[in-house]
Amino acid sequence: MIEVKNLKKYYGKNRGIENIDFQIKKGEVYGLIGPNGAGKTTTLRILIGLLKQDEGNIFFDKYELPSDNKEIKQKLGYLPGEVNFYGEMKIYDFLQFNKNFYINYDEKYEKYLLETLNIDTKKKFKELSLGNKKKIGILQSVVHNPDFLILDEPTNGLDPILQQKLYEIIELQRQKGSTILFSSHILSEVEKICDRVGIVKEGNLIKEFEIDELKDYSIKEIYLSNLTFINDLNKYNHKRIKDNDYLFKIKNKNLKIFFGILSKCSFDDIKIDRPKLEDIFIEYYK
Ligand SMILES: Nc1ncnc2c1ncn2[C@@H]1O[C@H](COP(=O)(O)OP(=O)(O)OP(=O)(O)O)[C@@H](O)[C@H]1O
Repeated sequence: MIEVKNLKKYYGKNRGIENIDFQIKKGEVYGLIGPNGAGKTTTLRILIGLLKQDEGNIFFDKYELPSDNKEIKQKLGYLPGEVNFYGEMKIYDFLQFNKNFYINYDEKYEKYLLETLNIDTKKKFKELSLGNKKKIGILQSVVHNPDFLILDEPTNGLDPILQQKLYEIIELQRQKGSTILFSSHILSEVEKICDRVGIVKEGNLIKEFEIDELKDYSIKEIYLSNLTFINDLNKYNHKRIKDNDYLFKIKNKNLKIFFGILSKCSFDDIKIDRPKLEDIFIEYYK
């Protein structure tokens, strides 16, 4: 369990975060989403002990930050937005070095990750491409089977195959019982791997959603071409695209009545789009 209560952090006079509050259960994947500058990275950096909060409490199970930093570090995995280790070190040497930090270092899992991620251990870190650096970061963040896994924009710079592998590793960690927190802009990935999301805006956590609830909450976009528009349709959110072509945005709960009205109209064609998460989030970002 990760519990964050009324977290506040200022950089001098600049607002980092104002009030961030959430709880993540064991085995749950929680996504922090928000526009640039909202305060996601600040929140994650406080949680990994890199920054100290001005106010608020953080608990990792029975341990509290910052006082139990040492105990928490053993149980924590972190993948930063930009992975940077010692440039001159060969990956093989880096893995030996990293092993020394963790009581629960899992050599079998290391082997699995090296194979799955196709990592060349003979290269120096500075010789790797961005995506290959990230692979080392992914391995390093999970190889000690952390109880808590924190990922900052994890798929940034990854090709689709590697993204898929990362999703599989996150799923594996979830099955092992890790509590997982990550930040993201990519709503399709949030939808795919999160159980819950928190929306951060201007330093505040303004809304939480269960992913399933979010889907119910969504609207359908309905395009109708050559529609004979009748008055009853006026009360629904609509836009005239051109001539007699219309786009309606209908909440799921109103669909039945809407189609009832539509049955009295004539039209040439209908297209119904899946709800777009972007539209929902943009409402909150505004
Ligand atoms: N070292 C710093 N000194 C001063 N202000 C900072 C510093 N780091 C972050 N900030 C400010 O804190 C606020 C939150 O930034 P943060 O990087 O946490 O946002 P974010 O949601 O992670 O955005 P992004 O997705 O762009 O990384 C921003 O207004 C930013 O300008």
